[in-house]
Amino acid sequence: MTEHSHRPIGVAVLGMGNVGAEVVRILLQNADDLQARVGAPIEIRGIAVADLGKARACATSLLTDDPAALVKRPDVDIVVELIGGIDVPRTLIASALEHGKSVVTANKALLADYTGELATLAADAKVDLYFEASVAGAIPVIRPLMQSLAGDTVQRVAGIVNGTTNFILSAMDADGEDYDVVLAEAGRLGYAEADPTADVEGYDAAAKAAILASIAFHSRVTAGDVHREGISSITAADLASAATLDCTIKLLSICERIVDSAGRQRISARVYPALVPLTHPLASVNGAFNAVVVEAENAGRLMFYGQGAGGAPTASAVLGDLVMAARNKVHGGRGPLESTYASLPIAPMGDVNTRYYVSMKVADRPGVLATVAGEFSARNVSIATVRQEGAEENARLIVVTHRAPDSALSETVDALTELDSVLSVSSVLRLEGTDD
Ligand SMILES: NC(=O)C1=CN([C@@H]2O[C@H](COP(=O)(O)OP(=O)(O)OC[C@H]3O[C@@H](n4cnc5c(N)ncnc54)[C@H](O)[C@@H]3O)[C@@H](O)[C@H]2O)C=CC1
Ligand SMILES: N[C@@H](CC=O)C(=O)O
Ligand code: NA
Repeated sequence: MTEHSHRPIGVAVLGMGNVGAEVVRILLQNADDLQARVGAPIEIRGIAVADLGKARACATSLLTDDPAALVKRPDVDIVVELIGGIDVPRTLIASALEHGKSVVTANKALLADYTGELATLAADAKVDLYFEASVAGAIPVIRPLMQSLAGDTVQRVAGIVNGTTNFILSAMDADGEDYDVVLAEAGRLGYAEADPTADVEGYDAAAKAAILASIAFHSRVTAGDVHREGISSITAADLASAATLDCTIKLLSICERIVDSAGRQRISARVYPALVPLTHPLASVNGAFNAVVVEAENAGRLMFYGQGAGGAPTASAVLGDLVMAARNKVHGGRGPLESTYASLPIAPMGDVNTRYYVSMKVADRPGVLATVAGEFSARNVSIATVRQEGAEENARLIVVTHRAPDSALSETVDALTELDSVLSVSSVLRLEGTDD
């Protein structure tokens, strides 16, 4: 070693699927540039895989089916976890941290519930735990929130953070594609989770909301704190109705600091499909692209946009973290610790002010509109627009409200379903991205 050279930094990669294979490819292809950026060569010590017999684009001598042994090896400095799931990676990451390895992971499902436990282990061992790839794939959003905005007060982080559902909704909207066909395509392209229920039922977006809210509001928010609704009930008819209102439908993750009349601060973290006006920047985020809008007291509004899913984009974020962790091994220093000092409580969904779009089949007779409107006004919900479509057995009423507590809105919908003059409530969606 010359005076300025440093010993190689040993890396263990766990999992060689969509993301892991791309991480290994970039590590091998860009070795010289990465060495120059880190100040030491990055050497892959081993790659843990589930199937040793499968052909891979790397030396077979690197492969192992014993990740537990790999993460403890003395020549491993950094462990990159890309297996997914919870129990297996939780044990492996804990072991890696306890053995003094820094960890990089893309595993939002794990982090949403166990950041506290893992961050404590990392702090005790004085190593890094980085997870930029866990939210919005390639888009830098964790580091801007944790570092660039560390001196500001974040009020809101909201956007589209699941590529699979955005890919599905965009295709259904643009081409009238069938839901199941597009979901299968999202799996083939490497966007969907191993179990795509996590995507379509909003679990993945909720995990990401928990991570974002924890960081933005210096509190510990877990997946169970996030109100969650998925997109599996969204139909082509919903998208067509949205279009008549000059809107589209997006699965949004919204994390907000809300202040009640007593000045008490709470966190709202929620995921649901919502109508978004076509004029809103999120409406034109299509395919597997994601976008996150951050509102901070002094910075104002910031928007982050890019590829939110897929092997190579996600690997880009993993490599960014890997270089940071490797630089810290070479030059000293550590990434930011978990910050939960504010410990803000979670506000129930019913307390959050939202706007509703309600589409219902009604009896075509005098007085129906007044009866329907009465249910809204009985709960102090102000109606913004009402439209009647069709006649006789095809008569439909479409009501869009102003903002009101979500509990009042959902109680109104329950009451509407009980009315004789309302034959069925065919669709209820929230409306976001408007000021009123
Ligand atoms: N695919 C994407 O666009 C993104 C994925 N992520 C996250 O990255 C992680 C990996 O995702 P993908 O690569 O898409 O998943 P994947 O399912 O394609 O890859 C996981 C790999 O781990 C292997 N594996 C399973 N058990 C193992 C074990 N015990 N030891 C070693 N290998 C094992 C599987 O055989 C598979 O090849 C997940 O946590 C996912 O949520 C995060 C952002 C984007
Ligand atoms: N399944 C996820 C992958 C990235 O986090 C998604 O579709 O966004
Ligand atoms: Na990211």
